[in-house]
Amino acid sequence: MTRPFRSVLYIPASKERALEKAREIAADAIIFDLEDAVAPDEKAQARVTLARFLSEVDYGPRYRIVRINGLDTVWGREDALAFAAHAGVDALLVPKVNAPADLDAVAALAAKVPLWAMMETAAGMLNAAAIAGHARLEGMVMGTNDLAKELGSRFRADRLPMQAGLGLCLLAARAHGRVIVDGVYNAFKDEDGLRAECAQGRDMGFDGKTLIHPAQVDICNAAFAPSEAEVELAKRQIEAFNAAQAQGQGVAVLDGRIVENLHVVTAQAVLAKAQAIRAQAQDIAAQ
Ligand SMILES: CC(C)(COP(=O)(O)OP(=O)(O)OC[C@H]1O[C@@H](n2cnc3c(N)ncnc32)[C@H](O)[C@@H]1OP(=O)(O)O)[C@@H](O)C(=O)NCCC(=O)NCCSC(=O)C[C@H](O)C(=O)O
Ligand SMILES: [Mg+2]
Repeated sequence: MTRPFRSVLYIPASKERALEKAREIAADAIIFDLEDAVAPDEKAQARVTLARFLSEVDYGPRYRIVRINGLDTVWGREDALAFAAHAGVDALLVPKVNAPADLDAVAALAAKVPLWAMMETAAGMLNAAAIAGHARLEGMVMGTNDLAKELGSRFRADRLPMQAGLGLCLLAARAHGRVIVDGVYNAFKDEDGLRAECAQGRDMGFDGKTLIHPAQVDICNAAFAPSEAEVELAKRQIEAFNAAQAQGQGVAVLDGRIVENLHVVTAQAVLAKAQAIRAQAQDIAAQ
């Protein structure tokens, strides 16, 4: 997908003020959460509230994802049926996906809407390639809190215990051309910590990061957008390569480094992402 997924903000479907506020927040996508952010005795009402907001509120260019409860809970089936064909929904997010069969079960209830998978269990990590290859899958979301819980790992600034799972899911998503976004940073008032974790996720290759608070959005958007220097370099690489080709050469040299056609593909992707981000910003400004 060429649309940006730099910032993907969770909003508990039970919080009306947050559902209203989302229209003012420059997140690229929203996960309207019926699962872990909603208390059991609020789940049924949250489903009704969310269906109303998604019918009545224009969330502009923000991609609208509904995280349903698992089909092994008393709420999951009704969640899937309520949002499967809702005009205000772009995708359904399935929690705790262990294997492609978990997506089959939701796909059987929701005929057309694209599916996303929460990658947050040990089994899910080991089956990441098969999950990413599911025909209905569009995107993957790392659930690093649940994953840490399952692994019994400690939270570390360098996320060393997470690296195997993050890497497996990234490989799987890229092998199948899926969107993939990183997990949340829980300390939502710690800007420096968030900046560092965004930089790590960006360096690894994630498209963006999931967030829990509006104050995290700007830092995340900046981290996952190509910088001005990256855009400038991409343009110069394309120019240098085109000039070399015009002279019958397959390789250019720019700033002491080689530029081959594979670098041109990356440079074109950088420019396409920058353009998609500009279009998203214009659409939000025009709202
Ligand atoms: C973390 C929070 C509980 C903090 O809430 P609060 O104390 O109300 O924050 P503020 O007072 O600073 O809020 C300021 C204003 O911003 C609005 N707000 C807050 N959070 C959101 C949000 N997520 N989206 C939209 N708007 C939001 C407040 O309404 C205030 O508005 P105003 O009245 O106009 O000033 C809270 O942020 C929160 O509940 N966050 C979401 C938590 C969540 O969704 N958790 C579940 C997802 S994480 C997860 O499960 C990941 C995965 O599965 C895994 O395993 O890792
Ligand atoms: Mg989770």
